[in-house]
Amino acid sequence: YESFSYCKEYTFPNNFKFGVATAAYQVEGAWNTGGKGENIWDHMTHTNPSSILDRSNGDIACDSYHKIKEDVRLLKNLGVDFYRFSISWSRILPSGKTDHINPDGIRYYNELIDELLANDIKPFVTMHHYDLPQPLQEEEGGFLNLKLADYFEDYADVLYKNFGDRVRDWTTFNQPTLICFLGYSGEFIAPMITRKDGGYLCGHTLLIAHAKAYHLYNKRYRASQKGRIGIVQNIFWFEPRTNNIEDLQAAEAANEFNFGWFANPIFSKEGDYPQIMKENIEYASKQEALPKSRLPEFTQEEIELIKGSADFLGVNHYTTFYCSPVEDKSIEIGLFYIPDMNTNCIVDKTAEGSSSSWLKVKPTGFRKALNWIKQQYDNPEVIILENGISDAGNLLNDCLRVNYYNLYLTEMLKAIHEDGCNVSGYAAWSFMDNFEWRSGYTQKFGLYSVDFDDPARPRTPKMSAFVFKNIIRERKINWTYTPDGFRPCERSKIKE
Ligand SMILES: O=S(=O)(O)CCCN1CCN(CCO[C@@H]2O[C@H](CO)[C@@H](O)[C@H](O)[C@H]2O)CC1
Repeated sequence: YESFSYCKEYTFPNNFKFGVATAAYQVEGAWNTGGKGENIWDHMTHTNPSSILDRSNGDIACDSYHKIKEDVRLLKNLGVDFYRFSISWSRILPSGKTDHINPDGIRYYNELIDELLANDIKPFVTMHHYDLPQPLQEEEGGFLNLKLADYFEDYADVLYKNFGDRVRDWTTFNQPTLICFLGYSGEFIAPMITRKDGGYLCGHTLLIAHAKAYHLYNKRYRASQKGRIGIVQNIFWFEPRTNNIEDLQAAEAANEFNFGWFANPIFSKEGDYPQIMKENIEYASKQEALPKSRLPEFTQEEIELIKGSADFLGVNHYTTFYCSPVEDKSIEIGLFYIPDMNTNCIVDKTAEGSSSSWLKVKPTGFRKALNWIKQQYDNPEVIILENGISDAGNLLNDCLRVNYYNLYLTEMLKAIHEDGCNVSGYAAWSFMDNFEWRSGYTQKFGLYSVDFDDPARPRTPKMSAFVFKNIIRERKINWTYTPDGFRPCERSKIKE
């Protein structure tokens, strides 16, 4: 796939849907308004402000909680078919449990959903996007505790009951690999627990929680609401650093541990965790003379419950990493260094990059990742629910982002038209600049710029907003398009 054949003009399939994406904690603000409960990001940013690069938090963020009409107007202007947002569990269930359903939470999301539908935009809802209610973490141990699967099922029931008559597109969890690997096995995101088995215990709970929410929908809601349930996995594409067999094996292990961890139990024919995960973790656990593997085991009944428990596969993609075996001490430890998967993956430092050290512009990785998914899981329906790039901010003439979208969408169109990948939709990350987790407001991913120094949080369209709007309207990539008032972009330095 190395060639960049721009000669062929690909258009988007007729029924292909476009959207933009955000997440509750990153845009809503109103962190304690209207009876909302505290979540783990409220707690972490308030009790440990130095955990955030600029010591900021999501107390106000983009203040989207107070800007429903304004934001839906901007979405309408972009011409999107759907808006992917997440619901704050703590705004609906302040304690995390159904002892108290917060009426203002129901009101807020009803208003947002109704305003979207009044403007012919489909709500595409993520139930959990990193923002677990703090009491569930503090009193129950968070996702380390299998009981969270029952609390999640109860939460999903409240969502289906209150919004399912108008919301037809649901995803349960956003990026379970990162929730678990970065939150429970590494100090990257809240709750910043570091246990060698933390990620695996978390993953076990999430898969059972997801399956419970899926089967609840089948039992009680699907017949009347006729919607669909998915899950969102982030695929960093992992390449071998060189073509020697050890690197090839390291890259394959990384793809299985990063993506297969949650995709295999749900989308593969055999179900259950990927074989390589079970073997590697069993071996590593034996090396440490542990009584049993750090990776929990599903019963046959659980394997059957989880297998096939999704109607589509939500995929987030940003960039590509290059992998070698852990033993190869010639390279520094990368962001993805998972001893159990015996691989160490780094970015290509020579590639065009962004303000996020982990994000390099490697478009062909997107096409390869989509082909790997097609081949691994028998070409499931894929909806891209995040893709985008950050810059240091306040860049209205954002050529890095314009080039990134043109390059990545071109590779996605090749995967669709040349490779037969079953991709039915695409959402850009992100609708607007927002709270970028531990990087605070130092990394901006938005098509719209947000002025966080202005209490009104004004939104200003960047050039990429006009380019994305034009792609939706023309249904093809137009490298020559330059919106009024902006300087033309030089084609990206990426070889063509
Ligand atoms: O910062 S550190 O280097 O110490 C640790 C890495 C933090 N990761 C980086 C990768 N990012 C990608 C997928 O995460 C997605 O991508 C977007 C951009 O990150 C987020 O805004 C979305 O919420 C998330 O769904 C998740 C957070």
